[in-house]
Amino acid sequence: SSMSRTYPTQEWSLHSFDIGRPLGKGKFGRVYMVRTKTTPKYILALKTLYKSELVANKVEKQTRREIEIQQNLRHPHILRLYGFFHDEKRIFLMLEFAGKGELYKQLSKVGSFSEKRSARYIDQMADALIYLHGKHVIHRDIKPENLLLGINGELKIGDFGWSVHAPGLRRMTLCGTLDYLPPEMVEGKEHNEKVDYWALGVLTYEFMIGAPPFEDRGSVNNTYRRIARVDLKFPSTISAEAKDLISKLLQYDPRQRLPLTDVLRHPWIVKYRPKGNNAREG
Ligand SMILES: CC(C)NC(=O)[C@H]1CCC[C@H]1Nc1nc(Nc2ccc(C(=O)N(C)C3CCN(C)CC3)cc2)ncc1C(F)(F)F
Repeated sequence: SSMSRTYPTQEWSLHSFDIGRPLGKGKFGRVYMVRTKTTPKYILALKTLYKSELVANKVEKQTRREIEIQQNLRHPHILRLYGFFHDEKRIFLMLEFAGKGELYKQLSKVGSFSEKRSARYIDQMADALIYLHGKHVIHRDIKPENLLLGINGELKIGDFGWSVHAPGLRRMTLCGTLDYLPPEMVEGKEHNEKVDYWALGVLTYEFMIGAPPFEDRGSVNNTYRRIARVDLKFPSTISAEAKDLISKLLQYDPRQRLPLTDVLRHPWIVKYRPKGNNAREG
């Protein structure tokens, strides 16, 4: 509805910032580290989106929704969107700066994460997803490329380009990797927040093994088939507890997938949770 249109935060413009180093390329434009000219000075990430690119890719509506959703979220493991503004050619998103950068680059650098590091990230992801689902937002695009790391190495969900208010029926043809799609989306069925449970299982697997479970680099169709069949194999190096959690998330039937609150209580997660993070233990 027009009332829900997102309005730019009045007071900001490019002149409000000292532009720092480029942080890399986003989907529709570059991202810069910037500092506000106000005192106190804030360090932010300024993500530029070229309007022409958004139109060419038919993602204006999706982008508006992404801004609307991310602006209303406040959670330690969700990247904050402080505001936005635009000029004739570009939209500028004023985003939280993630001090340790892109998680997928660390993953590809080291190949795979230890079980301890993986469990701590999944603990944080489950916490963020419980918060998101509590607001009836489905993320729908959980994967390493969409995750950033804060200055203390904490995980931050950095992109909401595919998120919707539940339940969703995807109209857009999917682009990018299929590896994280659950069977119900592969089969074009209606889906709900349980698609994020499935993706959390795929993410856990990829953190520890270094590749997603149903990947077939040679054939998209075979990846579809392996997803629809839940053709899941584990290398012997994976602990029984990790296999147990992943198997309980990668269930064909969305209703069978382990609820996120049970993920937080799973032995594999509790075992690696930093001491003092267990309120229940007092
Ligand atoms: C989730 C989304 C899909 N991803 C993105 O948007 C990407 C697209 C480009 C950058 C990133 N976006 C962001 N990145 C940061 N922090 C950051 C990034 C990179 C480095 C880094 O390692 N270098 C500069 C290195 C330093 C060393 N040299 C050698 C290579 C680059 C250090 C800190 N904070 C907020 C954002 C955000 F999201 F707000 F824009």
